[in-house]
Amino acid sequence: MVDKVFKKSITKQFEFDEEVASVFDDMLNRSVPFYKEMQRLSINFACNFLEENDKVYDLGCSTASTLIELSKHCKNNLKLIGIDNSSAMLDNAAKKAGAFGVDIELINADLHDVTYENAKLILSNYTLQFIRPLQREKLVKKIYDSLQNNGIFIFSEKVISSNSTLNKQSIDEYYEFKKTQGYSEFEISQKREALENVLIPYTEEENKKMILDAGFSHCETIFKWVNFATFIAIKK
Ligand SMILES: C[S@@+](CC[C@H](N)C(=O)[O-])C[C@H]1O[C@@H](n2cnc3c(N)ncnc32)[C@H](O)[C@@H]1O
Ligand SMILES: O=C(O)C(=O)C[C@]1(C(=O)O)C=C[C@@H](O)C=C1
Repeated sequence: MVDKVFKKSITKQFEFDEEVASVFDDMLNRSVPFYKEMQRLSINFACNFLEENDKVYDLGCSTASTLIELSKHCKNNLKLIGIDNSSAMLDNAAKKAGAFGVDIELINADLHDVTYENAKLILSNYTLQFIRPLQREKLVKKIYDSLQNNGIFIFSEKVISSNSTLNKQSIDEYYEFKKTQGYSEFEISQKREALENVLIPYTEEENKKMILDAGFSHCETIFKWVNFATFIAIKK
């Protein structure tokens, strides 16, 4: 279904509710530049590390598209676990996983309340940005502690620039991208307002510092388009 959520005047902050969940795949494809390419790269990098029966968690799995694609592309059998606290997203995830015949354990919970056990790979695309900064550092530490040695964490985030001129240019460039995807200026400004204080982006450097502070031995950007970046972190 086509995303028309912000065609009308907003009455509340952005939420992953039923209305958003019903159009989410279209929203993500049209709102995150190179979303499919970022997903393809995350999966290819992940598959190089994964072995038979490895445990994979997707934090903020939404409609489970990444886990479904991962299971299609990796040659190994994997134990796939998707976590999200939006029931509407998980209902869609369950339907999609069933339609594609992919076995995914879907957990409806807050990311802070789940114990991640013996994970080889933890994925989290465009989710940490929705976690309050103090909680975010704690969650990343928990992610580090839950990974096996040689485990990896792949995550994507909207990022800001510490240079105000470049930051403004990046935002302008991003809004031009949204226009090419068919969003009107009204929809763009409504969503911007709804996301205020809900989506809190860090700079690329702040993200890497948070990862290294948690204990990871290495963190690298594997993909970046203006203000959207994908990182891979390795636990030694
Ligand atoms: C932008 S979406 C993630 C997109 C998804 N990773 C993908 O690539 O298709 C963020 C997701 O994180 C979930 N989320 C946000 N905060 C959460 C929390 N504290 N606990 C669990 N899920 C959360 C939302 O419900 C939403 O589905
Ligand atoms: O920042 C924006 O305006 C966006 O639309 C980006 C973004 C994201 O990065 O997650 C925000 C909310 C939706 O989950 C889809 C895309």
